[in-house]
Amino acid sequence: MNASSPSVPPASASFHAPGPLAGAVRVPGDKSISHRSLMLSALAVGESVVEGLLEGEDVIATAAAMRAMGADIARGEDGRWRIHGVGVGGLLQPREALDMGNSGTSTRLLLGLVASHPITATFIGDASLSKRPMGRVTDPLGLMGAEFTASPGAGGSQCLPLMVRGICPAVPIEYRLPVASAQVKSAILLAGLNTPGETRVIEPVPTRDHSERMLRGFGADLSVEEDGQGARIISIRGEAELKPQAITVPGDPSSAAFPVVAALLVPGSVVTVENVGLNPTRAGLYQVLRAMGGDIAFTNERTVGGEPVADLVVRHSALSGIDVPPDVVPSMVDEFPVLFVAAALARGRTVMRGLEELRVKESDRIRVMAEGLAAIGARVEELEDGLIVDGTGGDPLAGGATVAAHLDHRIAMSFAVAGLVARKPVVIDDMAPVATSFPGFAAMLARLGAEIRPAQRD
Ligand SMILES: O=C(O)C1=C[C@@H](OP(=O)(O)O)[C@@H](O)[C@H](O)C1
Ligand SMILES: C=C(OP(=O)(O)O)C(=O)O
Repeated sequence: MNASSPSVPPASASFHAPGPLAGAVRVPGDKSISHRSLMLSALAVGESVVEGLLEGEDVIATAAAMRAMGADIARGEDGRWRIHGVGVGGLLQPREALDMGNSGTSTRLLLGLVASHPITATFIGDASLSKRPMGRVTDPLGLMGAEFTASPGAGGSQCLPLMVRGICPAVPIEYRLPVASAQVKSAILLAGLNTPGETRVIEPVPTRDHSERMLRGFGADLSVEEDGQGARIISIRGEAELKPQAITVPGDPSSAAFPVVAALLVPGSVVTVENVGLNPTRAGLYQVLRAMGGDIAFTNERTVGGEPVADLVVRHSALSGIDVPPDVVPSMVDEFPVLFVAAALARGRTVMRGLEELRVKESDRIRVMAEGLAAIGARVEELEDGLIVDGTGGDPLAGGATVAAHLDHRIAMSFAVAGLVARKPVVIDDMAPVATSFPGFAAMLARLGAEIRPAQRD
């Protein structure tokens, strides 16, 4: 570690591996589960306690919004969060606009919650979030009776700032998801919580199921059926009373992806990443890396907070390119940027398709990764729905370029990993977005033996 403290990485920096990475680390709590823990606790009657909450900016935005709508949320000195909820139907009118920062999950899920309450709220966010499409949630929530005034975005999409006027009682709907999105599914289920009758979501392609698991855990009347053709039909009966819970949040597999890929790529590395959530709807990356020849052992398998968890022991491996099956995409949708980096070092070609959704994340992750990887010497071909990468067979990348993070934490962290296996520095122009999901990222890599160098300024 040079000049600056690892816990506060410089705004612009490059990451280096002077030798093998070694040691055992933990990653912060799962972001999806952390958001839902706060939202559902804020709707329960009584005190919920959450341990292992991700204290990243996205989750803090959710906490602030739930406070603004009446919940009492406090972090104890023991690191546990205590939440006193207002009860389903009890959300209060926020006095000011709800600032969602960079967080798509906070925005879309909270739009669902507000939609079936008799309150009006305005949602605002940063430059990245303000470009992301909200029509995917305002369409179904509009069918339930909520009204929206959105800002116009590219191609006629509905964007932030956005005002929602909720309605109570809302109208239950049956809705078939046009995109594979856990955020859209969750927004409708959360609106359904305070809607009389049964609200149904049909999901042709399964996506992360934390909302279903947690809603049930809090006592909601929710059932899941299969339709025989692979679709899941999720039904929630509204006007439930949620019971407060004690929740332990497992480590985030999307954050663990970075030390895991780093260990696979840096020669001689042996790294343990402890306490990683391995819900099957989230764990696609680990299957894919193993299929590429990655030596990843799952040890100490157990259940934490109702989710499967293991410690991952990862050894440097010679990876081979594969065709990644498109049906695995929803179970690793946030992990593609770092998989692109792994593919850039593999032997042969890796083909990744079915990734259209990556274009509407915090940045256009296909375009931004293709440009950055090409700038540091990787051979990539951008497709409308994916990326083809011809890897080096384990040789380091050239490096020697500055890449732009575009307000996207996963882009910044992916290029940090790429820098560990490049001959010349890979400078990331802005590491600040990492604080949205992984505030201790630089410190974690430093503990494993990486060096973080502040970028030279002219
Ligand atoms: O529901 C969630 O917690 C999330 C769902 C995914 O988004 P989509 O539903 O838009 O795919 C994912 O990319 C995001 O990081 C978190
Ligand atoms: C897409 C992501 O998050 P969100 O949609 O919540 O901004 C992510 O964390 O990669």
